[in-house]
Amino acid sequence: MDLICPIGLRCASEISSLLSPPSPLQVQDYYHNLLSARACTGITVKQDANFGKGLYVDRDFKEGELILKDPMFVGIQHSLNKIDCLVCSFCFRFIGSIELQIGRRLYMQQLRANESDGCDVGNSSKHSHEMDSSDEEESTQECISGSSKTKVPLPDGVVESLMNSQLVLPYSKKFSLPPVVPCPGRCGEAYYCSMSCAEADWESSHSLLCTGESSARREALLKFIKHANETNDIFLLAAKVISSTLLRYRKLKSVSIEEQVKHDTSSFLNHNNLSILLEAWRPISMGHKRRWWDCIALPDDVDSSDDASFRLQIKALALESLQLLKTAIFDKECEPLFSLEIYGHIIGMFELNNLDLVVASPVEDYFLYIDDLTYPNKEEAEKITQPILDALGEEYSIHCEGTAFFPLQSCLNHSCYPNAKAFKRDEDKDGQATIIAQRSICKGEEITISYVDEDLPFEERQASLADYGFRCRCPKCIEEEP
Ligand SMILES: C[S@@+](CC[C@H](N)C(=O)[O-])C[C@H]1O[C@@H](n2cnc3c(N)ncnc32)[C@H](O)[C@@H]1O
Repeated sequence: MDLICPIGLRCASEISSLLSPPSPLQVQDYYHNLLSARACTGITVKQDANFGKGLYVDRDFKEGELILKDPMFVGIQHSLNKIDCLVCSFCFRFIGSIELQIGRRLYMQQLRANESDGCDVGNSSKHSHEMDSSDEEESTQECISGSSKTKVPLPDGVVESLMNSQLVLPYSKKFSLPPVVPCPGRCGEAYYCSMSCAEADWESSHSLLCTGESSARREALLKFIKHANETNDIFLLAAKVISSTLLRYRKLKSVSIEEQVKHDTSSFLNHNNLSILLEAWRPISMGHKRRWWDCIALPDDVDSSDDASFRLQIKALALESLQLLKTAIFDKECEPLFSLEIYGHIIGMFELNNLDLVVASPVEDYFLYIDDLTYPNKEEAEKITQPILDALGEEYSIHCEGTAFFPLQSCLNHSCYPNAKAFKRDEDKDGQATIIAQRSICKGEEITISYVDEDLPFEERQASLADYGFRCRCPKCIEEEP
């Protein structure tokens, strides 16, 4: 089977320009501007012949100190996780109220149980960073524990009262959350914590991906989304990358035309479509990437003799998804973005980078607070909260989980003796990546994190890192190499 993508043949030279690595000067300028725009001090991005880009400190950091907070460039909440957590579709902060979070989760679980009449852990994602085999086991067990054997249903009407704010839980006001702002396109899929997040998402990608009634693309988009939810929700993230690039392209192009008209000169005629597209693509050009079907790790249950056919299947799946996306949002001026080569590289970028999105649930904090109360307040509160805990079961609180592209975190190289870690503190309530010094770091040192469990023996660490497509050459590995 040969998978031909006609756009790939037609736009070969544009695609090669998009995929050629940015020059050192472009890299330096891009990160200098990014760090200045974020008023992020104390760190720089440098390139090295062995490891590519890396983040360095230009002042000393103490153990436990915050090194940086990195807002994502694009991100998605996993499809299955949407059942458990209602979060802002732009910044991924929990929204509504503690009552709404709990009521909605119980309601969705009940719906799911009724619909599937049994266990269906779904296959929304086979992406290696999203759900490894142990997670899948947990999910299955959660589903088993989701049966009426371990969860005690609430009396009729309680779930509705939680969802429509008629039932107010004791002390829940101490855990107030931002209000729920629906998508302006009324798709019923995206919700926000504020109008500014709604507008920012609309401008960055949602205006092209919204499935609201008034969207001309609705049917085609729904088909694309259904396919992604049934196969791999990483395609939704790739669609966001393409949409955001398209929208940036249109904005840059209109600025360029305005300039031409204003100055009435030909000096801007050099701004042809390709140079504008390259500019719009710049943030993505910075990410380390390879084709998805070349870099995805062979799953444990696939024999190495089936390697080639596995990779062909992955490529065919990507083509299927791309064709659905193309039907929905194709733009002739940005045709190269709709080639399989570009689509494969975007997904490969997520495969190769360490890009989990996690936001802790306020529901956990709420129940811990109740548990810490003293007599008689605790006993009073628990008369109401205990039945709710019994209905939620052991996994009473689930974090928001997804995948994202963090422009600075994705520059962090791995070390098996890292000096920093991605770690959310109590105050980190949104989807930004947070990097903390794990020990003191001296001015000039490279910041490194561990992509895997650094306490594993040498060979196991190398095997885990093979999933990220490289053999580790950190000082600890060089020393331990047999
Ligand atoms: C998330 S990226 C880190 C940023 C990357 N250096 C860049 O230029 O964009 C991960 C890639 O960096 C390289 N890398 C990171 N840590 C490494 C290490 N300890 N040994 C060898 N290569 C490493 C590998 O090519 C890996 O696939």
